[in-house]
Amino acid sequence: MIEKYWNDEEEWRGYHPNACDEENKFVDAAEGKLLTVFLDYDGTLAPIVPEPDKAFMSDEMREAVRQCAKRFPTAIISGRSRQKVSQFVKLDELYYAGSHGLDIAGPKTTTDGEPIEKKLAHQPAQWARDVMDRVTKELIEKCADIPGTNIEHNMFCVSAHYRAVSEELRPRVEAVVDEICASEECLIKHDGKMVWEVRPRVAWDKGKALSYLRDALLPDLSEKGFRPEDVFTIYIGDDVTDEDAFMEINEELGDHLGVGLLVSSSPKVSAAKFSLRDSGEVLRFLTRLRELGDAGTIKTLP
Ligand SMILES: O=P(O)(O)OC[C@H]1O[C@H](O[C@H]2O[C@H](CO)[C@@H](O)[C@H](O)[C@H]2O)[C@H](O)[C@@H](O)[C@@H]1O
Repeated sequence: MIEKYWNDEEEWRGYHPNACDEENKFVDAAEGKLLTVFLDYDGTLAPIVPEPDKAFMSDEMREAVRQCAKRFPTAIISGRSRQKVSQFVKLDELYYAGSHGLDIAGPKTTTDGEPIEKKLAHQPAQWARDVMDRVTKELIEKCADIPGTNIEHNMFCVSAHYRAVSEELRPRVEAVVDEICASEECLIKHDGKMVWEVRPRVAWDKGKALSYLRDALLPDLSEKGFRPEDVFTIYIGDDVTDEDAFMEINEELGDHLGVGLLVSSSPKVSAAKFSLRDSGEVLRFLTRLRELGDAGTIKTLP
């Protein structure tokens, strides 16, 4: 485990410069390259709210993402099911990876709204569909007497939310999740913001999904004249599961080909090179990307 490595917030921001306040540092890294933009949903495009079904994204944010996708290949990578996150985002021109990357699909349309025939699709844990149905049923039954628990079926992952559960009852939710994960070797427990998650035990995460999508994009970008070294990948996310994507960028690409941006209002151990305070700053940053693209500072799709 990585230890805390800062004394105060200012020192932390020295390690993770704010990409809005210190835009020049971001521009130094990305200048002259085409971006590929990967975005988490909850806590990044939409603020965290008590009820998962009400985590709506603002129209302003939707427009910023739409404008981003016109200029740079853009994907959403979320812990939600792909269907649910695409219903929140409502943009058919994006790539989506739901269930923490276990359910990937290419855009339904071009950025001009033309239908796309050749569809990209990848589900590395397809065997787990029925298992996750069973896990959902079991979690609902076993948590029925724990007031406030909310079980969310995310296709290849099941979330047991405990945000609305009283503090003294929260260990019971975790015990149910532990019991289920212990009963089948193919299952593994993960955590998130006030949520325990049951996932299939596979060597796949948001980082692997990012690499899969980046590799899938490169041939098309090559046809448009962009070599792999002309492409700069960014991933913006706020949660522990987003760290896999930050690490993938650090390990597979390196600072000259990509960076992670952590959304956090307070210092946190993170593999992200940059930071943004909240979804309001994510909006500001995406708007700046559009402006930097239009000014030619960073390259855009033809
Ligand atoms: O990868 P993400 O897109 O960030 O999804 C991660 C989880 O997000 C959702 O839960 C979180 O946000 C909720 C709405 O703000 C909040 O109520 C909850 O406490 C958070 O954990 C989503 O409901 C989960 O299924 C996702 O796995």
